[in-house]
Amino acid sequence: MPNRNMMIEVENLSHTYMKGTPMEHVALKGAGMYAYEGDCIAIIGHTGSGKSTLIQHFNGLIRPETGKVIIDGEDLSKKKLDLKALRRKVGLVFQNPEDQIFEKLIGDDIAYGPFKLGLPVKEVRESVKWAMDVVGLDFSRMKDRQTFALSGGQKRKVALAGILALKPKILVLDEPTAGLDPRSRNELLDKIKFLNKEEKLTVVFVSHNMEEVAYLADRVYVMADGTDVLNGTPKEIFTDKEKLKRYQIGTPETVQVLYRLTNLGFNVNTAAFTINEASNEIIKVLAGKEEGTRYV
Ligand SMILES: Nc1ncnc2c1ncn2[C@@H]1O[C@H](COP(=O)(O)OP(=O)(O)OP(=O)(O)O)[C@@H](O)[C@H]1O
Repeated sequence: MPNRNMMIEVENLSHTYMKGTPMEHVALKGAGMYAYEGDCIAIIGHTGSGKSTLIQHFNGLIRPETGKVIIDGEDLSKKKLDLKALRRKVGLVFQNPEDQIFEKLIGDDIAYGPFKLGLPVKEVRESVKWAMDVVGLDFSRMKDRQTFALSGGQKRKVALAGILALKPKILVLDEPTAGLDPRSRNELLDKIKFLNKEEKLTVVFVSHNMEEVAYLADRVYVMADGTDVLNGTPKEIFTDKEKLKRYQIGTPETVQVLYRLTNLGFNVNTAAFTINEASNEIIKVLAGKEEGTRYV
């Protein structure tokens, strides 16, 4: 167990939407997960498996029905929960940035959260500047631009900056790169990595993209039918052939290439799933240096 604070602790969590109506739907059934300070956790799983429902508990958007959610030592089941303080600590970035942008101008939109907290104007301005800088939006050039005229990728940056301006300790992202072009996607992944590794934010993100899971995550939770069915490092998850099949988990393309090479009789290490490690394995094959495939 790491010698760091436990930031997120979920135990046996269940949630039913529209309980007691004909539309009743059980979205979570005894789910669990944990994250230590500074962790970067990916949550993966098929559509409808309960990922978004789970993460919406972390900032109190959904309150625990049964089971436990403890954030930085605070039990979210307690009656007198300070939601304002919780939402300052846990920044949740929605899948759709449109759900998060309300103001006419970019700068005002990003300033909204810190302003509502009653921070002095100078501090608000500094937070907005810092947040815009982190996401790669030039403060003086962009702060007075209209939010409605932004591209999808820019809107995503503004939504993320609005959350970052509150200086959260925990950053929760629901499919952060969905719909982005490859360049914007890579830029955003690097920002998330920076926030996690340099700014020491605890990060939890939901993703369907196994490349970004392999690139960012220290640990992965696999959800199915409203519960966590598997967790481990990306290496443990992406190299367990039997479990990949059982839970129909996708793999990064690097892993698929390495498995194909193994099937063709090449002695490559299928656990080498990052781009750099996988490239080295392929280079080894091309150079004819791999062992165990010399037939003559
Ligand atoms: N507000 C709601 N009212 C009723 N049912 C809902 C609501 N939100 C989600 N659900 C249902 O709960 C289940 C879990 O939804 P959730 O959004 O948590 O899944 P998910 O794993 O995040 O899916 P995706 O990968 O498609 O985003 C789904 O069957 C969904 O239809």
